Amino acid sequence: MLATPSTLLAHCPSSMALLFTIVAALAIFWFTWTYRKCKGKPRPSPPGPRGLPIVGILPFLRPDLHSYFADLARSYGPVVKLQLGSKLAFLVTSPTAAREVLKDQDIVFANRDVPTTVKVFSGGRDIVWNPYGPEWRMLRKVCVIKLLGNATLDKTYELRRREVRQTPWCRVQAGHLGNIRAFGNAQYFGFLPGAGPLDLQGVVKRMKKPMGKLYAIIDNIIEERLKESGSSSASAMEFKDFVQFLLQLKDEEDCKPPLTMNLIKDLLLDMVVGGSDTSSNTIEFTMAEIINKPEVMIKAQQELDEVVGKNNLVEESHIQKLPYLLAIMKESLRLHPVLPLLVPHCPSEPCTVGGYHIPKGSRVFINAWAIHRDPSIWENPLEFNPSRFLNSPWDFGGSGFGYFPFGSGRRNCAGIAMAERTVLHSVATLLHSFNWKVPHGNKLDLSEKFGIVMKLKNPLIAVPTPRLSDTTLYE
Ligand code: HEM
Repeated sequence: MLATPSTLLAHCPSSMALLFTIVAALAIFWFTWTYRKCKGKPRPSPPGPRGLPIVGILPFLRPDLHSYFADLARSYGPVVKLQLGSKLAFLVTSPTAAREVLKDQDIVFANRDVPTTVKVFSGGRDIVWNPYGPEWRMLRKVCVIKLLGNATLDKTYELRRREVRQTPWCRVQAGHLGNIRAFGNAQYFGFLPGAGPLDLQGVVKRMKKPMGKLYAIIDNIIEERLKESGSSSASAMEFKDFVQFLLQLKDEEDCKPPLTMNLIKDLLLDMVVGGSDTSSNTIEFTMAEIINKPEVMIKAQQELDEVVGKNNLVEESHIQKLPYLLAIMKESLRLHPVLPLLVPHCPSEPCTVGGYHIPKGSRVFINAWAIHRDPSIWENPLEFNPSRFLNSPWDFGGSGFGYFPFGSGRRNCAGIAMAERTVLHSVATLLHSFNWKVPHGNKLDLSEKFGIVMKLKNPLIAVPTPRLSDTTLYE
């Protein structure tokens, strides 16, 4: 009988051990070799448009940056490299690549590339621009849990209620802030090597006056609140507003690192800048889309009449019972996410997205606007159809990466709860109290104007007609 290898091995344990040792050694060698080969091999750079020397693609940027970036993604793919003067930037335009940035490598990308204007005015230590670390964590906790948590929002309801009742027309808060919008202007010259501090576009110069005014308002309110607290103990004081709340928190809590007066001012500025145009522009887009689709207005008003009644005014407590209205807000933010490219993220170390190399310190734009209009995710993506959000899994948490108007991950919007209350309560009040239409001879224009906060290109002009039976409610 011929001896086969198996019979040989079965009768010779030392040969079997030898064979196993050789196989194991070969396997370890193979794994180490392929691992080193992969690790050592530099990842390629993403494709992207060729620019000119020194300026890169700066001369070719269009004012509608979000749709220009969407066009680039259609030509080059979901991860695109852009040379913006001396700055290297990357566009991310697919749910998979967005997930890699905002979830899989959340901590690496939880940093910001601070623009010159911000460095000049606030030093970049506010919550929006603070680098990921203990100070940002402390501010985020104060902001999300204490300042904008449901308990504080309930206490400040009367302030919001007063504002909503006094403003039964569109463009609710826009305009009050004047030139603050210059913050959102692209500082193209700032991208040229060494040109940042020179302010060649005069943005810093134009911003000086309105920013000075805003800081003066904040200083005055703080001074007022401090005087009031001098007359009574902090904890015994009646709850007034965010300012008083922060001052109390500063005295009472043992925050680490400490919540200084300068950080309080920066936080208050964030609430004004981050919370006003975003919400008011969303209200304006929503009303424009509703007025453009009378069947949506009728359906929303039927829901409001059932829940609120026609002899009553809308309260914030009603909004949990208005699923169609919530679907309207979601659909409005799908088509018009007011921060279409989020706030750019910045990796703190070299990393890989979509198989491409992304260097440390680059600026990463995530095009939520383009993803929200992707026909492979959304049926008839350009149609305003709130019903698509009824009984759907998409929410404002952004975990699906096909829909994330408030961003996603640890650097997502800190004011979602407040935005939801403000936008829904305002839109509900406008729709419940009035019928709306565009003035005779006018055409509704839904075009967008890009800015860090996107807005309607032409302000919405609409005529309200009272619809409640009890006329005393309008007094
Ligand atoms: C409809 C209204 C709003 C929208 C669509 C919106 C959207 C966003 C988005 C997209 C981001 C950036 C997320 C990222 O970079 O990944 C953001 C950040 C932020 N938002 Fe909002 N926002 C709104 C209202 C508000 C309000 C009312 C407040 C506060 C009162 C607020 C405070 C902030 C802050 C502090 C950040 C920076 C968070 C951080 O970097 O840790 N936002 N928001």
